[in-house]
Amino acid sequence: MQKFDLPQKDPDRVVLLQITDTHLFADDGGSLLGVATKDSFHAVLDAVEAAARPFEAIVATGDISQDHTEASYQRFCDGIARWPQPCFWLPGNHDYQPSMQSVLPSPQIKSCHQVLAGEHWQVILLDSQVKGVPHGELSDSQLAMLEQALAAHPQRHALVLLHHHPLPAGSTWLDQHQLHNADAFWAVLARHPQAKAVLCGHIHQELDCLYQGVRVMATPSTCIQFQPDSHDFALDNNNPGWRILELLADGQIDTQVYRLTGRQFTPQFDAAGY
Ligand SMILES: Nc1ncnc2c1ncn2[C@@H]1O[C@@H]2COP(=O)(O)O[C@H]2[C@H]1O
Ligand SMILES: [Fe+2]
Repeated sequence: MQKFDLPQKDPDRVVLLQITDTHLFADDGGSLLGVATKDSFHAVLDAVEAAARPFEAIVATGDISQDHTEASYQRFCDGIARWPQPCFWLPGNHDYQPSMQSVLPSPQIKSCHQVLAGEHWQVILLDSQVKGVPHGELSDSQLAMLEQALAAHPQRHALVLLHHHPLPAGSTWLDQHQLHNADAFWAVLARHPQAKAVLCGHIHQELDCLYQGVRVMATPSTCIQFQPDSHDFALDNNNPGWRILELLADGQIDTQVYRLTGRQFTPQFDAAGY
């Protein structure tokens, strides 16, 4: 298991910036249902910078690329290089891992599985990708890695990151693409009460709920948004966004979702999918 030690600046908290579902292209003008994903990604980065909230690391929870190219991953690296903080990333269903790895080693991006974050937390990063399909699944080796990481640090609160949502989010069309072996995932977490929270991408909307005593959060994409509680594919008119998480010493998490303001990125609302 690849590990990383993230030093804590503030004794009371470790702060993370989550960026998810950037869906970048090699092409400068590449767009997803009418949204130029490079422009919306950069608008989010500019807004994060303008908000000037300090953070210790960036976490990127998959669907970095939409076109599988090395250049799209390079675009992501170039975007976040305005900050010196490390970035931990994991793959989503749209990612192509050989291209993702082409930018490594990188001074900033780490594809490690376990981050010991300050004194009180560990962050565990899982790969739930099943090649060629939108739904997720955790292999036996990913489940074993999760078990091992939790067992190794029972005194640390744990935040688990994966791309796919491990419980239904409320939209029929999207929930067919959730983590399929969620029961196996929840069974591991149930054995380790220090597992406090799960953070994912994939659903292109905000979610914050409790499941089996574990907080489950999802975060807006930096490009298009999906409408909550929809039977069929439908886009939402919310703006692109991001999330800040403060991991507190007592195991609580203070978190906020932020979105761009104004009306810069309007998708094709009549689209039936992509
Ligand atoms: N109309 C649709 N019905 C079902 N799935 C879809 C539809 N359109 C897109 N998808 C897939 O559902 C996925 C959900 O978010 P992704 O960004 O992973 O990419 C999406 C596509 O792979
Ligand atoms: Fe996505």
